[in-house]
Amino acid sequence: MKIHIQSKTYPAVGKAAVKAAIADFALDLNAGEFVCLVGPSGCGKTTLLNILAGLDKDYQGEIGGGQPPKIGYVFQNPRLLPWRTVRENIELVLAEATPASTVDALLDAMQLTSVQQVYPERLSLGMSRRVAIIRAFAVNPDLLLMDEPFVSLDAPTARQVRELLMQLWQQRPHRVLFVTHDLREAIALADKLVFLSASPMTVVRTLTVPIARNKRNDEAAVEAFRQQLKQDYPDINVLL
Ligand SMILES: Nc1ncnc2c1ncn2[C@@H]1O[C@H](COP(=O)(O)OP(=O)(O)OP(=O)(O)O)[C@@H](O)[C@H]1O
Repeated sequence: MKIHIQSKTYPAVGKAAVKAAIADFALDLNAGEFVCLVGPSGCGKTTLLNILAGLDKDYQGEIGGGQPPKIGYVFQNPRLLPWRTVRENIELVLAEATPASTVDALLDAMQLTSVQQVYPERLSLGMSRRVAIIRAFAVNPDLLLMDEPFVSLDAPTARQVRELLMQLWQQRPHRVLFVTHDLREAIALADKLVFLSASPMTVVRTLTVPIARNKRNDEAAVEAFRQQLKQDYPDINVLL
């Protein structure tokens, strides 16, 4: 899937001037490819994801070339409806004819079967994030967008959610665009890393992660590649 956003500006409002948010973003995303976007705070990642999700249509560029892609979106905030149970929150995005077994399998994969009748207020943040991940996978998307889905989780919970996500993704390898500020996390998850400039956003560099997927839990290999990147590309420290 070819994505090329040539420009995105926010219009002037009151005393605020026109704001250029994206100067140029181009990426070719292969089927089943997991790409991490790494860039400084405020560089325009959420703006980009909102365009890709079809939530913002005021831009110059092209996405996919044909029909708009079907999108799954995991927001930073899980955005669950508080008056619906876990299961109902997932079922909301599905066609009525979808067999119950589809939801059963996803709940099982994310270890949430036992809380499927619970309301969101009773869930921990890690559980809510797992529900949001299920909801995004459930639509069988052409492109799965994830905006820092592990932010503000404690380290063991983040690790657990990350491992469950990767198990699920390996069963259902959708194209993923995953935003993170954490280079170690990006290396551990991605096939490809895309480094972004400060606002207005451009692609600074695209790199392939040269570590086999089944070895990706090897923290020594991930750390060694992180150190190598920082040595080879000193500007990475500025970009994070
Ligand atoms: N509605 C808006 N109007 C004007 N400027 C905006 C608007 N939304 C975002 N911006 C600006 O566009 C730039 C990109 O914002 P965006 O939220 O996409 O960045 P981000 O990389 O997602 O940030 P963060 O990493 O902090 O989540 C920022 O300078 C921001 O202030």
